[in-house]
Amino acid sequence: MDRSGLLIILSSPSGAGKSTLARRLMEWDPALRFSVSVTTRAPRPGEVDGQHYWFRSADEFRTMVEADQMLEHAEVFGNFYGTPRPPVEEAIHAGRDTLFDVDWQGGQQIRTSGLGQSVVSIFVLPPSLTELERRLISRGQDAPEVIAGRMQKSRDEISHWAEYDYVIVNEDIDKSTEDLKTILTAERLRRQRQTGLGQFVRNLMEEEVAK
Ligand SMILES: Nc1ncnc2c1ncn2[C@@H]1O[C@H](COP(=O)(O)OP(=O)(O)OP(=O)(O)O)[C@@H](O)[C@H]1O
Ligand SMILES: Nc1nc2c(ncn2[C@@H]2O[C@H](COP(=O)(O)O)[C@@H](O)[C@H]2O)c(=O)[nH]1
Repeated sequence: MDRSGLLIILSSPSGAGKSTLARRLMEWDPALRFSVSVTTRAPRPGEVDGQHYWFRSADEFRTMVEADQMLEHAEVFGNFYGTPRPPVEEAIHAGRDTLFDVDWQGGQQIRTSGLGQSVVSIFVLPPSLTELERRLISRGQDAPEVIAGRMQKSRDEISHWAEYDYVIVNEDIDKSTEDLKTILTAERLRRQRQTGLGQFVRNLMEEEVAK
C-alpha cells in the first residue's frame, strides 16, 4: 500500500532530549531517515561530519541558501542551521519517513514549505527549567556561557509549543520513547487510510470467496 513519506518534526528547548529520543526512535525503526542538518557551529567532541551534522563555513552555508538548496534555515544560538532540501524530497517520493531535529523556526518553515500535507510535529518539554539546566550541564558538551545562553532562549522556544500537533513532557525517557512510537504508529495508519487503502479495499470487495 503506497503512501508518500511523512515528515516528523521534533522541537524543544535545547537539552530537553530531542536527540536522545530521535536516536531511540531510529533504533526502533531503522528504516526511518534522520535529516542531517548543515550547521556553521563547531563540532562537539565525537560529532562526525555527515552523521550528526554537515559542518560548513558561513560562506558555504550562504551559498547553499542562495542556490535554494535548503528546505528551511535559521539562526539558532548565534550559529546557522539548515535542512538540505533534495534528500527530503527524494524520501517523500520514495515513501520513506524523515525525522527532523529543528527549532521552532525550522518547524514553521517545514510546515509552510508546500510539503505540509505530510507533516507531523512533536514538541518536547522538560519537566522543569531546573531539570533542563541540569541536563545541559550533565551532557558535558557546552561551555557554561553557552549553557547560560541556551537557558536564556528556552522560554522563547517553549512559547511555540501550541503550534505542534503533539506535546511530550520528557520526564521518563522510556515513557517518552513509547509515546513517540505510539504517535508515529498512529500517524502512519492515518496516512495509509488517507492515501493507500483505496485499491486494497476495492480488491477486497471484489474477492471471490471460495465456497
Ligand atoms: N528523560 C530524561 N531524563 C534524564 N536525562 C535525559 C532525559 N532525556 C534526555 N536526557 C539527557 O539530557 C541531555 C540532553 O539531551 P539531548 O542531547 O537529547 O537534548 P536535545 O534536546 O537534543 O538538545 P539540543 O537541542 O541542544 O541538541 C543528555 O545528556 C541526555 O542523555
Ligand atoms: N531551524 C533549524 N534548527 C536546527 C537544525 N538543526 C538543529 N537545529 C536546532 O538547533 C538547536 C541547537 O542544536 P545543537 O546541535 O547545537 O545543540 C537545537 O534546538 C536544534 O533543534 C536545522 O537544520 N534547522
